[in-house]
Amino acid sequence: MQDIWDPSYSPWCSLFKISKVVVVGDLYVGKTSLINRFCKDIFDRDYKATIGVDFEIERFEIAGVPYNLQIWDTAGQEKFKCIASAYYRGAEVIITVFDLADIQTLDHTKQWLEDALRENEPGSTFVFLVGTKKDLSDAACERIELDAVRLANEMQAEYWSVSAKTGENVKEFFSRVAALAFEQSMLKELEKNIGHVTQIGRGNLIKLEKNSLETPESNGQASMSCC
Ligand SMILES: Nc1nc2c(ncn2[C@@H]2O[C@H](COP(=O)(O)OP(=O)(O)OP(=O)(O)O)[C@@H](O)[C@H]2O)c(=O)[nH]1
Repeated sequence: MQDIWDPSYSPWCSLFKISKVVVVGDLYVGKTSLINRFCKDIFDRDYKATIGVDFEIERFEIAGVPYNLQIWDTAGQEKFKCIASAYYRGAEVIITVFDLADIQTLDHTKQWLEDALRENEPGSTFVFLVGTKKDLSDAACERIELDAVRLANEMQAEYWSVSAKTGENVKEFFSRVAALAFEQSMLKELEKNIGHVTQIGRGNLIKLEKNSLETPESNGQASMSCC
């Protein structure tokens, strides 16, 4: 039995049925809130710092095959960084988060990404740059967004802006994350079995519909269909 809290644990051993997602960024940018909005459909206006790391597992079903995203929430506080960084390894997706109302947090994303990439094989991860607190958006935020789009290009990351408070773009964002991660897992599995596979898409193979936000009874289940 694998110990999920063992930092050396890599979900690759479960074939493509689970993908590891690591969320990094400065303290207070809204990492926990983003995850909580997606996984539990809740928003808490009070700040509770993450101590070290935490994770959520979000279940999906793709053509009858169970598929999970294991989403790691890491602490932004400097004093917890060495604990959190032990969990960067084996990530298929790295989500670098900044606060749209705080340019400094955008400036720091390069360093967060560098630290997370160092623990992973080159070219093995999808990278996202995510601006949070879109609901607080004003003219200054729009200027920051221009810088963010430029930076995302440099990082070879996909850029998204979201609000955990209103839920804007949150479901769409994680649907994109799941689609890319699942597609990547399938490719890896095919490569392993038949030796060589060329690129067959960039997240456009899978259309994902998540229904857990509407029905608490669904226990985080969502469905995907291949197209
Ligand atoms: N208005 C608004 N506030 C938000 C949003 N997302 C998060 N917040 C608030 O920002 C504060 C920090 O959010 P957290 O999610 O705890 O931040 P974090 O990045 O996880 O912080 P650490 O755990 O210390 O790394 C909290 O008071 C949240 O309520 C948002 O989309 N809009």
